[in-house]
Amino acid sequence: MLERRKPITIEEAQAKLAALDIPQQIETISLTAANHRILAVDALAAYDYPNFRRSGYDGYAIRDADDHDFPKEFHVVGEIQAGATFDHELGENETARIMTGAFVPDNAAKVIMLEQTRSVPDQPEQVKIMVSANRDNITPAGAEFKTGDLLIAAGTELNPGGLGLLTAFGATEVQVYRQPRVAIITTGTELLHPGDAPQPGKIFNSNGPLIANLVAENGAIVTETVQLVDDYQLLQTNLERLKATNDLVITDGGVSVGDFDYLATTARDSDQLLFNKLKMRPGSVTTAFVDQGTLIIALSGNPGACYTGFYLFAEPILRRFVGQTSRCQKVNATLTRIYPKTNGYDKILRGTYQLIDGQYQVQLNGSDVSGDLGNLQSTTCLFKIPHSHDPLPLNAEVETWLLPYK
Ligand SMILES: Nc1nc2c(c(=O)[nH]1)N[C@H]1C(S)=C(S)[C@@H](COP(=O)(O)OP(=O)(O)OC[C@H]3O[C@@H](n4cnc5c(N)ncnc54)[C@H](O)[C@@H]3O)O[C@H]1N2
Ligand code: MOO
Repeated sequence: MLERRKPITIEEAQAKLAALDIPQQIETISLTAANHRILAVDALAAYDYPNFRRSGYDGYAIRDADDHDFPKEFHVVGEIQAGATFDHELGENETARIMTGAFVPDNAAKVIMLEQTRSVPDQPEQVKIMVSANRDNITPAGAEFKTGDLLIAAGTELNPGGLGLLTAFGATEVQVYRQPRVAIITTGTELLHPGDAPQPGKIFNSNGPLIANLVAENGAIVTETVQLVDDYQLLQTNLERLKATNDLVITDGGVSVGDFDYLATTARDSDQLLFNKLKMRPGSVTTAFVDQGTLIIALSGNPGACYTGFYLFAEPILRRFVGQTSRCQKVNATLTRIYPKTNGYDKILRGTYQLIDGQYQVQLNGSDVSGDLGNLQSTTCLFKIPHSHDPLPLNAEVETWLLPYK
């Protein structure tokens, strides 16, 4: 018998997912593996930076007491390479040759740039300083950071610049949020494997890589991508196995009312069905349930619906595992082209947008057909045409989600 499903709105479905308890876990990893990971605790300066007075130029270090009556000859009492220290005091008219980045003698007040000096013929231990300098050319200890200063706030996505900064303080490890482990199950007897010969009635499993790449680029680990023929037992066996070792399982296809839509049955029999019908197109059959403590998001098999469902429901959850909110920026945009169709359900369209004079403008990007995938590469936003008997007027404001990475 045909099962009646209770449709809920997109917002209600998102709220049900948002109400789930998603545990954030912290792990310590090597700094070398931390690019794009989310910092879990504030990173603080372990000491003043720089932690010694540092020369900004190649030149000669002199005392304040000798900083007058140029040109004048100085006696060169040493050479300080970057990385070396210098532990004796400069005396009257004594100088030390110093390199950029090197430790400045404690009683030196200035570094005179090499260009302002001349060698003294036949006297290699003498140098003639022609003029003084306006600035001292010395970076004081603690100039950039004092011990305890905030380097990078918790919740920041680390990038090469940030990792350089942490390395400058001698860090080798960093505390980050653990990435969620996500398994993907695509279902359908019609699905071919890469390299198979095309056959009538069969299609290549494009949603497998689509979901895997979306999951990975949103900071999660794809542990496994499984492709199954429509077989109830096979689905159960794989789901059991993957639920046990993953934080989230994303399935694709088989959630509608067809004879082989086994995921629909599995969802109905689960510990907690969150939703299995949305007042939304495409992807009205998008489903979510919790079973044995693991969340399963069942996306529609239609590629357009699969893509939309991922961003509306899966992406925000993936971000929560690492203490973040969705990367999709929600804005109101002006509809620049009439969308003539009407629908009893809210319609989420794949679009493109421009920002003109501070106002977002949006339009349908090619197709609105849920089984079409030709526009996925060039889609930069999703936007909502609310359910209505009448088309929206031109320039109506529509709720829009700007997609990341575009
Ligand atoms: N009698 C009804 N039939 C359908 C209804 C309905 O309410 N009553 N809903 C329709 C809507 S709307 C949608 S959306 C689809 C959803 O179906 P499923 O999510 O169960 O997906 P499938 O039936 O398995 O496949 C739909 C479509 O997508 C293709 N597909 C499946 N997997 C992949 C993949 N990995 N890569 C690429 N393409 C895939 C599949 O071949 C089908 O063409 O149900 C409608 N039917
Ligand atoms: O809900 Mo479906 O994706 O419109 O064809």
